[in-house]
Order: sequence, then structure tokens, then C-alpha cells
Amino acid sequence: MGKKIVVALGGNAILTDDPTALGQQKVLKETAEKLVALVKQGHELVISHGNGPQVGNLLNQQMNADSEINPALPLDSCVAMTQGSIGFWLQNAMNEALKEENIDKQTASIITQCLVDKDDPAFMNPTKPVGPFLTEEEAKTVAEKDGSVYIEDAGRGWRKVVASPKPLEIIEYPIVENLVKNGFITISAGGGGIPVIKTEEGIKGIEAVIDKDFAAAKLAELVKADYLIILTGVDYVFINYGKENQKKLEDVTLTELKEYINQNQFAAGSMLPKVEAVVNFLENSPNAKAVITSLDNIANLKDELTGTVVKNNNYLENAI
Ligand SMILES: Nc1ncnc2c1ncn2[C@@H]1O[C@H](COP(=O)(O)OP(=O)(O)O)[C@@H](O)[C@H]1O
Ligand SMILES: NC(=O)OP(=O)(O)O
Repeated sequence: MGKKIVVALGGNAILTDDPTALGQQKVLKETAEKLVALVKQGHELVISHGNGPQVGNLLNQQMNADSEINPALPLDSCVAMTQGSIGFWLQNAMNEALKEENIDKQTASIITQCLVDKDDPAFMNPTKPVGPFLTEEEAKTVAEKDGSVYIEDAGRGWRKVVASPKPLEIIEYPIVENLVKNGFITISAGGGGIPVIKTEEGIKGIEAVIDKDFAAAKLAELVKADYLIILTGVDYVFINYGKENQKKLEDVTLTELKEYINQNQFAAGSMLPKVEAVVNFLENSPNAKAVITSLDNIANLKDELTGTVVKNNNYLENAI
């Protein structure tokens, strides 16, 4: 039976080794073909995606935009720009792949804003890695020059970090809901959604990058998804990751996952937000499942869910 699936696309599904516009469109073409295979199997897709590498690159480009005729744009505008460019590439790639499979459906990307709390403590403590990976030496040189903050990112190199408040509301959700109900494939809350706050003058952007895994979890809760699938660079989540005794997690309950979080098993800025997003979703969606896996692994969805599959302790196997 077809399922309603919220897919959160991670960096690898958009950008691999070639960060040019053409390079990213090539990767997205392959991603779209894999996603359309799910539509062909009768599943309903609600798509969201990250923007960490892209928004970091754009932010770095703003450092050179220092004149009145070429002003630097704030981070919330950079999020909007990357949401627009990735949405543009992905929407076209999806529609092309649907056409190739003779599926009479269309994909629409929606510029989506997420409400955040201006007093979210995340504004005082930047944790979200964006942009390229640098060596420690390169990172320290840049940080000294422009005052930005860099951290070591899960053994993969040094990356710039920015504030990452939690999404409280998806402002355009009623539009997304309407499109989903009418059979459209949607791309929304891209890059975690454009962070905004409510002011007396109305909605206003605020400089931050929301974690797309939290925004996708909120979206999955709102659309009442059967599955939240977070696609990333690994087939499974591991405990003792990177150590000799690392162990992959296949089927885990929500309680077990929370226990691993309490043991500090997951790295902040990479795997921690994904597992926390899974917890948020499942706590509000008792009879749904969440999966963290790679894009290649979703082809197996036809037979069974593979990857790290998480469900509530009292999940009813045949309820949906
Ligand atoms: N405990 C863990 N289990 C598996 N992978 C981990 C773990 N901790 C960190 N990682 C690394 O984090 C990556 C996922 O984070 P990231 O690349 O930031 O996500 P995204 O795919 O959304 O861009 C994985 O591909 C892996 O390299
Ligand atoms: N906004 C966001 O979380 O993007 P990534 O998943 O690409 O880091």
C-alpha cells in the first residue's frame, strides 16, 4: 500500500564533488530518478532538503561584496536564495523524471518561511556547520580575518558555524497542505525554511540557518506522514561512530534511541539533529516510522524499510 513519505534530502543528494550549478543539477537529476521510483511504487512524496554547503558558500561570497553598489546580503536572504536555486533545480529534475516515467504528476517548490523565537538560546551559541570543509590552519586564518566561528565537524574537517534556532511554525504550511491534498509533489521548508520572527510590523527575516531535519520533522508531523525518511551520506546510524567497536543501528525503538542520545553517542551538527528530529516526529506521530539512511538504500523500500528504522515502542505493524 502506498505511504505518505516526507523525504529530507541531505548534502550528498544535492552536492557531491562539483559545487557548480551544473554539477549540482547533475546530482539532482540522479536524486530525482530515485525519488520518482518511489512515486512509481504508489507512494506520496513530500520533499524537503538541506542547504548547508550552498548557504555557507553564498555567505562566504558575501564577504567580498563590500561596496554600496555590491552590498552583502544578510544570512536569511542567503537561505532564501539557496531555497530558490535548489528548489528550481530539483523541481525541474523531478518533473523531467516524472515525464520519463509517464507519470502524470507535477512538482512545485514553495518559498517557505519558518517562525523561530527571537530569544532562542541558539542565537547566543552558533552550532550549525555550513559551507566547505577546511583544514584547522585554514579555518583559524579565516576566523582571525573575518571574526567568524569555526568548529571541527564529526572528524571531517573544520566548518563555519552559524546560529540554528528551532522551527516553531511553518508559515506557508496551509499552501503545502493544499497542494499535497491535490496530488502535487511539493518541495518545501528547503534549507530548514527561511528563519523569520514576528514583529509589530509583520514577519521579518533573522540571520540563522534552521536545521532541515527539524523542519522536515515538523512538516512530517503536520502532513501526518507514515514515514519520515532522512537521507544522508551513510546507510545506517552508528553508535561508537568512528571507533573500533562502532555498531550500526538497524531496528530501534524510540526509547532505545533516546537512551543513545543521553549517552552522547551522536555528534552535534551532523547526526545529533537527525536523531533528535526523529524523536520529535515520533513523539507526535505514534503510528509512524522514521528512517535514517542513504539515497541508494531507498530503492529497497519496495520490499521493506532498510537503514536505521525507528518506531514507537507500541507501534502497531498493520495499523497503516
Ligand atoms: N553516529 C553516526 N553515525 C553515522 N554517521 C555519523 C555519525 N556521526 C556523524 N556521522 C557523519 O555525519 C554525516 C551526516 O551529517 P551531515 O553530513 O551533516 O548531514 P547531511 O547529509 O544532512 O548534510 C554522515 O554522513 C556521517 O559522515
Ligand atoms: N539547513 C540544513 O540543515 O542544511 P544541511 O542539511 O545541508 O546541513
